[in-house]
Amino acid sequence: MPVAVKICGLNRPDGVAAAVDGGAAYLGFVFYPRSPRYVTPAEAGRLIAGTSATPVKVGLFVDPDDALIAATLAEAPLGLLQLHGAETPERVAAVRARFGLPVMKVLAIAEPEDVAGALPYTTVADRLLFDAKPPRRADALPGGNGLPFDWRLLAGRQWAVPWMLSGGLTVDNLAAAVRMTGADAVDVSSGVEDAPGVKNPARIAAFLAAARAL
Ligand SMILES: O=C(O)c1ccccc1NCC(=O)[C@H](O)[C@H](O)COP(=O)(O)O
Repeated sequence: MPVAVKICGLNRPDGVAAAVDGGAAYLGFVFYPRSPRYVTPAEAGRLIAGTSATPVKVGLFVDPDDALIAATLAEAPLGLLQLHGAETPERVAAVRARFGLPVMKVLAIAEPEDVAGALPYTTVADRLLFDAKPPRRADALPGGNGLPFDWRLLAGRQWAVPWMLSGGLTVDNLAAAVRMTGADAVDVSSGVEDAPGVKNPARIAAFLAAARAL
């Protein structure tokens, strides 16, 4: 089964090149200043400018206001907006209507109730992304923590919109995660890094090769 891959948190040309050359379907850029993967809109614009049109360029935002999204889009031509905060279904619908771009809403998963919480978003988001719930530390990031969740929570579930799996994926657990959840799209960040914010092009290439071999 072909599995589309999003490489998230790209912040250097060599990482972008490895993602594009390896056939990533989505390139993710983090517009959340607290993140070690943060890029400015101008930096993202420069990274995107060197790429082919094929991979979808994804902008990751955490509870953004309209001004931040507008300022980002003015410099970085994004094809998908990833909302990784506590955005309500109403806010997702509003962002989608205001910017005329598809929206992917992230759901933080730890318990069955978290999976059920995705349902209201299936009528307003173009895509869902299931990620691990972040650790309960005051300084924890909302995502990009390299933590998997219990994939059995998604097993056998059908969704009215496309979705991606993320959270602690690596070249070693990718096949098991896809087998258990039935995901046809996955998102990885920490698993292709040497340290938070430091992408390793060889690890990006290896992950994409493993996805092609599924
Ligand atoms: O990457 C970040 O620093 C980040 C900051 C704030 C919100 C989300 C963030 N990342 C999200 C992702 O990279 C992925 O969508 C997902 O969480 C997978 O990350 P990982 O477990 O590191 O592979």
